[in-house]
Amino acid sequence: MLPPLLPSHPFPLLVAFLFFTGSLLLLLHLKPTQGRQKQPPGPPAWPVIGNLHLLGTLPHRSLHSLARRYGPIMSLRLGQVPAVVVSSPEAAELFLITHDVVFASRPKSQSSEILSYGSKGMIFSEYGPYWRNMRKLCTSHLLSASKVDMFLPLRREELRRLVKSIEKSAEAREAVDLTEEVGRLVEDIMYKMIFGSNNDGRCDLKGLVREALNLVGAFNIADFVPFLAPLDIQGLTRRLLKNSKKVDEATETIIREHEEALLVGQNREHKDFVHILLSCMDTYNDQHNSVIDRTNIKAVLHDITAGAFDTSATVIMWAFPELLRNPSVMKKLQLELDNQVGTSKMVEEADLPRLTYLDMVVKETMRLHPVGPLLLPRVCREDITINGYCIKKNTRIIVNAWSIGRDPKIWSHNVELFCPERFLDTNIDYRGYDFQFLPFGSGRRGCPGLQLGLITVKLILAQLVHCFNWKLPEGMSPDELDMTETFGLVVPRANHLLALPSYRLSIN
Ligand code: HEM
Repeated sequence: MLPPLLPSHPFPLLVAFLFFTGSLLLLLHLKPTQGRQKQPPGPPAWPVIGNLHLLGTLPHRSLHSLARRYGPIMSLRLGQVPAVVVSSPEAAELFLITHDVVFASRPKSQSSEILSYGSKGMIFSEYGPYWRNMRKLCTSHLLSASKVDMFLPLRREELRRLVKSIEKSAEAREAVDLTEEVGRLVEDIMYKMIFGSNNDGRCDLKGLVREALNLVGAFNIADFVPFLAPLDIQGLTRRLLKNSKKVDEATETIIREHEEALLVGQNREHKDFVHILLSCMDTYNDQHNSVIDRTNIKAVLHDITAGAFDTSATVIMWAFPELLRNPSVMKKLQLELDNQVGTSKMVEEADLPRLTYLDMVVKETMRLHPVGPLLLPRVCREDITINGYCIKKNTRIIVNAWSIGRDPKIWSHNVELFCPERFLDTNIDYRGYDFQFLPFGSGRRGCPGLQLGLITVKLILAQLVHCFNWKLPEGMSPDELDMTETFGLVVPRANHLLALPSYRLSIN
């Protein structure tokens, strides 16, 4: 029996041998490749919705909890959109600086396409020569240190007006709605700086801008499940189109008025942003010979307004309740102001560089309550491998600055405590060079309004704390202060803060 079988035996044996070694070689060969192709870990995704159901109403908090389980570089699928969430300083450095150029674009969204004339502004435009041009225009003509200084008298005048009105409330022993007052003050300052006159009763551009900001901040299913976009289930597309038409008409009216004023030779002492941009129109050339036209101007105006309106007020309105909950910090800050400014004088912008404790209070506020806890989304421009994980082109990148600000490895175990002293004797800067602290983002897409935003926050906070003592309305203890957040383009406190002022300076 054996001999007849013999001739046939070597063949299957050879096949088996070849199959075995072949598979081994393939495995050995594939292993490193698979390593390179490895996706970052993340929760399993459902069909259609992916991981959207895991985001909850406060996504920065949900993503923080998920990152504890899956790690600082985590994969998600938001509807049909692949995403990577970054939640440690080391990982943030890799994405925002080491490979900055790969992640320097923003994802397209329906709201930015509609409201920014096809992403023609700066915030949501794709990385490339157009964005560079717009960014250069904004940083050198609108947001440079000299331009920020130019509007100092406007900030001083508007803030003095608010102090006067709070003095009246103090005399009448009335509580002040700080959220309302600070919000209106910042809005007025920014509006006048951008559009000039505040007389917008005829077109209510402020109201329209506010609605536009709400629409941009809303979760839009069309951005994540594109095949549902034509159904407009949430009615957002209709509202966006209606709002953008009205905003466009109102902006046109304001631009026309500026042009007419220029024609009849009315030269304003302090130019606003519309004036400055009009003077750049048709003349602004760079190495790409691009010219700024009317649509570019409108898109930039809308983007700057979006960046300027809510951000500074939100920081101030997180700092205030923290100061009320921590009376010793409030006392220390008032003591610094008394020593550095004096009780017979109001705070001036020139005082700000000497106010080092104020700086620590602002930093600690931004660590615990970053205005943009997830910064602004970036998008991956090409396939790349980071830390052994393959990240595909068009993946959305979300940096969880809120989570990084609560990392106990960096900030010790009292991360939830409001403790400005943790910034004492550190070189931690606002500009995003220190990846444990990213209130203005980092890298080439970092915030260009940093200087204006910081001056606005520090000046208003210092003035209100210097001019008044603050108490919570009758019967309310600081521990009862509601610190609930509400998620949107920025993350403010959900409820208004009311407090009783008493005047504390020795001047009227
Ligand atoms: C305290 C106030 C402010 C805070 C905390 C803040 C925060 C931020 C953050 C976190 C980003 C995203 C950065 C990134 O992706 O890395 C950003 C971008 C931006 N901010 Fe601000 N911002 C503030 C004030 C302002 C002001 C006053 C303006 C304009 C007048 C402004 C205009 C912008 C613009 C245009 C961008 C987009 C930049 C780009 O994509 O190239 N911001 N800001």
